[in-house]
Amino acid sequence: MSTPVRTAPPVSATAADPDAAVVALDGVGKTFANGTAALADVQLEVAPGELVSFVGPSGCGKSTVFRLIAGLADPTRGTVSVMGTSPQRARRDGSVAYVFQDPTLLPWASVRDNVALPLRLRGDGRRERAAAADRALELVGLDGHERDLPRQLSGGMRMRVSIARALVSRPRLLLMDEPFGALDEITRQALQGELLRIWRQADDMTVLFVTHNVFEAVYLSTRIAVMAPRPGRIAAALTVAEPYPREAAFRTSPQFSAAVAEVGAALHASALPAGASAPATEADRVQ
Ligand SMILES: Nc1ncnc2c1ncn2[C@@H]1O[C@H](COP(=O)(O)OP(=O)(O)OP(=O)(O)O)[C@@H](O)[C@H]1O
Repeated sequence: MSTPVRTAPPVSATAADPDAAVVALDGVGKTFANGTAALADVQLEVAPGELVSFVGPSGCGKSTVFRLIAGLADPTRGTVSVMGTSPQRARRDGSVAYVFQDPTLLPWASVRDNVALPLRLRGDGRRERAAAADRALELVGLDGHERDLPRQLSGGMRMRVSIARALVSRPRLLLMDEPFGALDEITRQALQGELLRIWRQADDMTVLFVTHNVFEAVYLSTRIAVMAPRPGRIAAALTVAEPYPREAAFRTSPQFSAAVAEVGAALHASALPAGASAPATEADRVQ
């Protein structure tokens, strides 16, 4: 049986046309004022419609990469472009949306008003906002809860509201920073399935997803960027070849286990000091 994960060429080489990349990082470094080198020489090109996960140990720079792409910080070296323009401009155009681990909902506002907030901030009319919010809520399976307050919802439902709020402006790029990290396993798996359904329905929406969970990365992604620390960099880029739709049965398949093992090995190798070789794998020993 062929392994479902294959090591891709350098991430920068995978997008067919660099000008068409949704996200392009070229030689990006980020050193903070206190001297911490958070990122060094990061190359990344993401094509429209990809779902790319970033995995790596704490402190390897995953959130810093996202902050640069979101235009919330500037690189100290190299260039970051989002849909052919600066991250700040893409953000102002409303082409980029975010979902974080904490849903950060307004506690006094209804579910509908929370979801409609980005449209309100950009000045859309009341009726238009309500209609778009209700469509987004339907997409995440929360129709019927439009008038609820956040405190009346479970953690998983609050996360659905946060996703609906991100989708309401129909972004072309969705940045998700450990969105399901605080949820129980059952809810987490349900939301992973929902995310794939929404992503496949949305026309060419690109998703970048940070997670500590290798199982989650394999289940969701077209590609997985394995990051290494000190300084943060992309140590490996793996393509998950399993076609979509990915049924729940994929999670218990030999292909899934093989993919998880391969990402685990890449994570392990990336944690070794430069020049050191990884210990032999089980597969190496039996050959
Ligand atoms: N504003 C800052 N000033 C100084 N150092 C920072 C700042 N923000 C992040 N860092 C450092 O940069 C490195 C990368 O941090 P970052 O938060 O991007 O890592 P991460 O991979 O997202 O970690 P985690 O998985 O724990 O969220 C870390 O060493 C962190 O301490």
